Amino acid sequence: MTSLDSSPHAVQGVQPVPAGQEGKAAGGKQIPPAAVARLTLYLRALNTMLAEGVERVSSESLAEASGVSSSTLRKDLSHVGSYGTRGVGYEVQYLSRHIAAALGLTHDWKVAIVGAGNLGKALARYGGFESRGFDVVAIFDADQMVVGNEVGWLRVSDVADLETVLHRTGANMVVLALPAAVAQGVCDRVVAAGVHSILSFAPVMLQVPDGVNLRKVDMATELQILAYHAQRAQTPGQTA
Ligand SMILES: NC(=O)c1ccc[n+]([C@@H]2O[C@H](COP(=O)([O-])OP(=O)(O)OC[C@H]3O[C@@H](n4cnc5c(N)ncnc54)[C@H](O)[C@@H]3O)[C@@H](O)[C@H]2O)c1
Repeated sequence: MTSLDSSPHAVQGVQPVPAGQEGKAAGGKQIPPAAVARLTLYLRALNTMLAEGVERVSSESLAEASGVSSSTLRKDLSHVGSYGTRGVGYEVQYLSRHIAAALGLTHDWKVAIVGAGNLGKALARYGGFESRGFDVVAIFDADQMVVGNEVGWLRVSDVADLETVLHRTGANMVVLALPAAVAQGVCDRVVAAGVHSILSFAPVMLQVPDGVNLRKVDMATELQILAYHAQRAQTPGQTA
């Protein structure tokens, strides 16, 4: 095992993530998207272990808790410069911090939600984001019957003031929980206001310029994929 880390954690073979290299593999390469998704699973498992007072974990136990194979886990962790030591395993707190840094989760993420309907309100009221580094700082709507209403500890802002409130709150991520027909227009305003990380629930393909990270959540598509696998599993001679 080689490690450039001169900290006491070097025995775990975990190299620090240099500033500005978050989201990149060791050596500055991008981490493959599938590995990024799995890193979030490891982080969740590690944080559960931390809460339970577990200090060290073997790669086998962490893999099992995350629902992946040990070889996949070791390969994924090598992307963030982390190589477990046989017989020693990983220091849970340090590995958790290291993965969080690689994923950019040590940043101060401030999330604004546009659309204070069923979904937007549910997201704003959900208490689980803050503990994972996402602070919901604003929620907007266009309906004057909704503007000014309280949602959790926030008050709904008028979307007419979108740019002003985004700047004032320092929001650096926006969630679109809007009807499809208005999503592109709002998305354009968000981008023009300088927010380059957008998560959209709207059932429409949005166009964004280069340099803007857009993720789309589509539960209907996920359900369709699930239905496909369920149907294959029920068909004799097919494997899901
Ligand atoms: N991807 C998914 O898995 C998933 C799941 C549920 C809902 N959705 C989608 O999320 C969106 C919201 O769903 P919902 O159930 O909360 O709908 P909703 O009708 O309850 O809420 C939409 C809100 O957006 C507001 N709005 C409309 N135009 C606006 C604008 N220009 N600026 C700001 N606010 C505006 C409305 O006043 C309303 O309060 C819909 O597009 C829906 O199809 C996606």
